[in-house]
Amino acid sequence: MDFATQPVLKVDQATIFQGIDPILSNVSFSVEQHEFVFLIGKTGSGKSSLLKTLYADLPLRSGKVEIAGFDLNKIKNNEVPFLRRKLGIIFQDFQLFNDRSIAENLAFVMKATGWKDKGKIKERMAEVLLLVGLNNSSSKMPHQLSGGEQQRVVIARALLNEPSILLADEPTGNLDPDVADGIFKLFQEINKKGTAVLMATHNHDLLRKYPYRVLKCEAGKLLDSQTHDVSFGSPY
Ligand SMILES: Nc1ncnc2c1ncn2[C@@H]1O[C@H](COP(=O)(O)OP(=O)(O)OP(=O)(O)O)[C@@H](O)[C@H]1O
Repeated sequence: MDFATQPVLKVDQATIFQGIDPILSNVSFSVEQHEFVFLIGKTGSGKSSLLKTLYADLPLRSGKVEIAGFDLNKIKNNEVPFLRRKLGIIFQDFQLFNDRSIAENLAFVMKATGWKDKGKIKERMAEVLLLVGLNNSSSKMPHQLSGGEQQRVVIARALLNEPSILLADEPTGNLDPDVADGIFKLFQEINKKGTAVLMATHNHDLLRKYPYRVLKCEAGKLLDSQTHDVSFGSPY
């Protein structure tokens, strides 16, 4: 089998639930390696629920999902941390430890995900901070950074374990437009280096500006711009 041509994410006839309520049904789509995909839909339409199912925060009860080499139908609780190492997960609230420096924030994740060698930890940390343009900030505390810089740290943190796909839930939601644009460009750079990106967003200017594929949650279904005429006129 040629793994280089396997999609990084494959969803087949899945139903996305919140508790006992089905939120999206008949969800089927694939994301190829290197692909950039927007996930849109009105507030409450199911974007976060879909992403949460993909990183095994919500159980998959019906249908099939394979992501980053894991089969979510078969995954055991103790395997979920290994799945999440292969995914870069990014939210709009930055979720950094405010009482630890940037280096300590990153080291915390690295130690929790099995990194032991101090030299390698330092080296990888420097690499990801350079990638996000924050190579001089490792000793700073989160409150000494702007919102956009804090989001860059979160992206650096998500890249530590070289994920095959980034799952981003409104990553630019709390940032002013210029800063949001910079963060978006960073996602594009990461994507050009070979990481797939699935990004939930309400920012329809981005959709107009960048003609990536669009998945839209609408009326309990997921529409795909590859097979449907997906409109994104109204942001909400
Ligand atoms: N923890 C929860 N428990 C029960 N129902 C929930 C929970 N979280 C979300 N829901 C419900 O699931 C549905 C989908 O919500 P979800 O958060 O996935 O939408 P969304 O498209 O991400 O919205 P937004 O754009 O506002 O973030 C909504 O009806 C919401 O009320």
